Amino acid sequence: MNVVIVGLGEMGASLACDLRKNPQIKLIGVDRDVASLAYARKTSLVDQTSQDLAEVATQADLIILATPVESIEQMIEQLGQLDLKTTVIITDAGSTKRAIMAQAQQFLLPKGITFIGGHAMAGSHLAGVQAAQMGMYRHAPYFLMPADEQAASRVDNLKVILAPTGANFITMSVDEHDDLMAVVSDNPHVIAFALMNSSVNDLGKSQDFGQYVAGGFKDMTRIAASDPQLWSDILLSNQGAILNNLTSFRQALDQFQRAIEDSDEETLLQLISRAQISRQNLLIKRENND
Ligand SMILES: NC(=O)c1ccc[n+]([C@@H]2O[C@H](COP(=O)([O-])OP(=O)(O)OC[C@H]3O[C@@H](n4cnc5c(N)ncnc54)[C@H](O)[C@@H]3O)[C@@H](O)[C@H]2O)c1
Ligand SMILES: O=C(O)C(=O)C[C@]1(C(=O)O)C=C[C@H](O)C=C1
Repeated sequence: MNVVIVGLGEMGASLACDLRKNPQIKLIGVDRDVASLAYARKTSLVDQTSQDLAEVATQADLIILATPVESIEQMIEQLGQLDLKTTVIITDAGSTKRAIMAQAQQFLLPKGITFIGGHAMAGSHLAGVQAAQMGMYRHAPYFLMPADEQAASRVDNLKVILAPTGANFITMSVDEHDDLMAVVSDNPHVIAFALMNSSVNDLGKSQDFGQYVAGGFKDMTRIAASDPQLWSDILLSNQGAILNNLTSFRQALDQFQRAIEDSDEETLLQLISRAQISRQNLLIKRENND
């Protein structure tokens, strides 16, 4: 079986590490970055590399698009114009799904090509092939969103191929997924970026005040070190849901501002207790979640 992974960055290369466990898979890595391809060859992460998706896509049984969201959208259009195997499954790693599924609807479904949107709640603020880790997907919620009935009938085939990841596969509607991501992933990043910027505005360079921070600031801002292009793509592909949740976040922030301004201890205790209990319950529900 020929599996083409486009984007040998943190997510794509980590997937390659796991799929390597299946000797029946020939892994073909595609990336625009020559150094990443050279690294992948040197470490035997993949069997073959190419800078050109069109050159290798026609031999693929499975194509995994693991580049930033906007380039996934562009590649779906490109793939719709190629003479792919009729049995090919195309999936992706994009963090948001509405725009990607719309592209699949427009460019792949009319040609009878199977598209199953994918998104794993794994990864980190790091980027690039050297951030790859075997086992990164283990126990992670991994959303699979078939684009139509035909794709739905092949979700189990995809699960079998992706089984070496040890991920916890879940199906969910695209709208539900993106609305959820706005709250649990996208806005936490927006807030971390904003917190980092406001801290620098107030304190000056982070190189200078970094020596005084401890766990609180580190925990809150780790994800502010994430890749700008990757996150700009994600945020602009989920605008409506992100803006809705930002409004509700601003209201929650205002409650704190008012209680602090008014020296209102009772309200502060209520607000913090509610958050504390919710955070403790979050720990109970998710294994290995710190
Ligand atoms: N990092 C995370 O925590 C995380 C988690 C889940 C999903 N995702 C999603 O997975 C995808 C990949 O993220 P990542 O963290 O692996 O990013 P990354 O920056 O580590 O890797 C992206 C790779 O894609 C390559 N690339 C970019 N544009 C390309 C193009 N047009 N053609 C060919 N190669 C191209 C880059 O050279 C790089 O090697 C994104 O869609 C992201 O939203 C990321
Ligand atoms: O742990 C991190 O650094 C992450 O940002 C991982 C994270 C997230 O939890 O928001 C980032 C993007 C997603 O698509 C999935 C996971």
